[in-house]
Amino acid sequence: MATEDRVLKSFLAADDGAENIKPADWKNRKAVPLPHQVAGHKYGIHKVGILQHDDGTVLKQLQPPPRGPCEMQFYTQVFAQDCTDPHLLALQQHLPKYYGTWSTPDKPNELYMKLEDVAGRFTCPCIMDVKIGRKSYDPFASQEKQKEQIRKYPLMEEIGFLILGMRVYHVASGSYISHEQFYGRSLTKETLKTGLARFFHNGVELRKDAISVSIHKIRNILQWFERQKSFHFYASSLLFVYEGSHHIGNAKNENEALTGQEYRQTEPENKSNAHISSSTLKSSCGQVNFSSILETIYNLRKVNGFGSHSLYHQAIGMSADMKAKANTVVEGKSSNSGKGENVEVRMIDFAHVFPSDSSDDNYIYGLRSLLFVLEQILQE
Ligand SMILES: Nc1ncnc2c1ncn2[C@@H]1O[C@H](COP(=O)(O)OP(=O)(O)OP(=O)(O)O)[C@@H](O)[C@H]1O
Ligand SMILES: O=P(O)(O)O[C@@H]1[C@H](O)[C@H](O)[C@@H](OP(=O)(O)O)[C@H](OP(=O)(O)O)[C@H]1O
Repeated sequence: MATEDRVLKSFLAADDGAENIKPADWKNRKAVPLPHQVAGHKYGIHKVGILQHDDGTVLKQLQPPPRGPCEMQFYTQVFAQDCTDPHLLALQQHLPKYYGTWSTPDKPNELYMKLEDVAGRFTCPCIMDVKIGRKSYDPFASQEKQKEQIRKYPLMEEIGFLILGMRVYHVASGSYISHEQFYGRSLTKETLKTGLARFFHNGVELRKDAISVSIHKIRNILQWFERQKSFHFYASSLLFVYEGSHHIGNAKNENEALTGQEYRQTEPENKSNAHISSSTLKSSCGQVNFSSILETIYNLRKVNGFGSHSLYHQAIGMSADMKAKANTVVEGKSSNSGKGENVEVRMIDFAHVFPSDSSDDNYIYGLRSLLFVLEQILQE
């Protein structure tokens, strides 16, 4: 049985004991495990996971408290209809749209957040999830959790970001190459640039157009962070998507591309992660007030400052130096080709967002460092 089928079957079995549902019946279901998920908790492996509703939206199940309620509170606040806070209004464009909560009639307490599918409008979406920041644990994490997160990627402190997963459409073979979390963790300062560049290489050429637009979008996010002091984001990600079917010359045809077999490259470690193949499943508040929980957390915590670091300074300096050059490329591309529409960079995963009264240096460091590496890739 293909992995996709196994994951679906295990999801359905956990859901209603329907072990004997035939694959043909699955498409009649309202929601199935998100076919193009590249990282995070997955159905069939973890207790919670991400689904795709048959209207094309993404359903993210609330994680156990405090994570799930924290994330829902954040989305609710940013997308509140009566929101007048200019920072929050400006933030909306950088997040998937939030459509409130969702649940099934038989399990009304099992809440999902209904979100825009950032990859939904793409034909052959190339997707990458990058965790941002030097610390991938929040100030309330236990010693054990801190150690575990540091153990997974000790370089995070210096590099400031971590590739959690990606899939890239290769035009010549008409298939997706995927990398799971061990790929990002295997990257060192020496191999980081090549490792990140892989996301933008379609097997035939480096998609500099997609890199340019991504840089432009990250700069806009950075600008937002430089202006706000209300939140600190830990273990949050940027989700990158670009259209892989651009220059699809060598692929046999688009339909084949959509259903193309997916390959996985050898990973340094091989854990039992689900590998979900590409799918043709494409599309087209309830309110719980957790502010008081967050306020309590806020009052209890005292966020430590983040020390300076060589890469940080290097990144700031280089980023400024390269800004003029890269700007030219971005503006040149987007002004006449409209390729910005074929690229998305959105912030996701807000299970560890905290109110604050200082700038989020942890996240800003990560963004600058990521920009620095992307600018280097573009210059070469
Ligand atoms: N709005 C979205 N549109 C498209 N894909 C999404 C969206 N939200 C999440 N995903 C997919 O699901 C993956 C995991 O998302 P997310 O980080 O929110 O989950 P998580 O389980 O909280 O992750 P983690 O285990 O790292 O905390 C992403 O890498 C992406 O592939
Ligand atoms: O990449 P992996 O190996 O799957 O590691 C997980 C990843 O770092 C998640 O971001 C983290 O959830 P949070 O970001 O919410 O902390 C999770 O913590 P958990 O084990 O405590 O769920 C880790 O296990």
